[in-house]
Amino acid sequence: MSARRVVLIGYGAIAGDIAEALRVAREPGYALAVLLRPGSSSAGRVPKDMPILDGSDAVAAFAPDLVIEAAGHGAVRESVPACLALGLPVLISSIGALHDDALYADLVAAARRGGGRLLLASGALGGLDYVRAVCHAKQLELRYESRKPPAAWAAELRALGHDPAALAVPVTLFSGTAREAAARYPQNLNVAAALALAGPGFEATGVDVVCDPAASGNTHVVRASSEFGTMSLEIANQPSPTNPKSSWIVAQALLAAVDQHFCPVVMM
Ligand SMILES: NC(=O)C1=CN([C@@H]2O[C@H](COP(=O)(O)OP(=O)(O)OC[C@H]3O[C@@H](n4cnc5c(N)ncnc54)[C@H](OP(=O)(O)O)[C@@H]3O)[C@@H](O)[C@H]2O)C=CC1
Ligand SMILES: O=C([O-])CC(=O)C(=O)O
Repeated sequence: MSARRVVLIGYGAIAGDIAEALRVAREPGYALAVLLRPGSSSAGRVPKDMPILDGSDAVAAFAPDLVIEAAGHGAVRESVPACLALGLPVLISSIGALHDDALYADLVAAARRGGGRLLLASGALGGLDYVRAVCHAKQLELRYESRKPPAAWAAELRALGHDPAALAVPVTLFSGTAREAAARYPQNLNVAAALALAGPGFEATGVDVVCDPAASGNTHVVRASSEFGTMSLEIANQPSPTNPKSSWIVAQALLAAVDQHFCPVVMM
């Protein structure tokens, strides 16, 4: 069997961890390339033996078996439609970009046209299987809370007049719908979008965003109730050592999705 060919979009905290793991994977192994935007400051971090691609023609020439986006909402808008139109499966982490209905429709249309497939990662969250199972419940109520330490919200806290290093009590940054949360916080609320898409949609998924100096990591709480029962889930993730906004586990979740993608046995 020949090596599996994977294109990573972006080369930051998450993509770097993925590349590190795939580069040492056992037979048949992985051949990796990285798609970056022109003039990207990340180019210097990409290992010398990994080609840097500059657009969809270069992606097509590399002929990947899978594309993985770990770059942000902009990359979903700029690069993912062309990959789908090329007929490629594209695993995205920046699911919050799909709060934009027009972009979502464009991605679906590109996938249908080209034969590609948009794969949504569970990322920092769990329990999406349960939420998918209850998504048609008549009495479904779904609420998500993100609670992260000040390091994850430094710029936002400063904009509100708080000193992140001196925050003594929790600050609720937002309460509202998953659509608004995903739009307002592109780097921190992708999991809210994943939950909304697994469940009752962007308007019917409630979200609270709290910055808490006592938070035990990047914590995520999901509560669902319906005629089928209740679910309560709490995850306390270690922040990524290189980006405190992102949980360290996200790359592992994407790697698990890569395994599923190439495995003849799939857990649904
Ligand atoms: N679903 C989930 O659970 C989670 C999803 N995420 C998503 O993953 C993204 C990446 O997270 P993380 O690795 O921590 O972020 P980093 O900031 O560490 O890295 C982002 C990388 O993406 C590149 N990039 C940014 N914009 C583009 C673009 N338009 N096209 C190509 N490359 C681009 C950056 O390069 P440059 O040097 O050019 O800026 C950089 O290499 C987040 O922005 C978020 O959307 C994050 C955490 C959890
Ligand atoms: O990594 C996390 O804890 C969640 C996150 O940033 C996101 O959903 O975008």
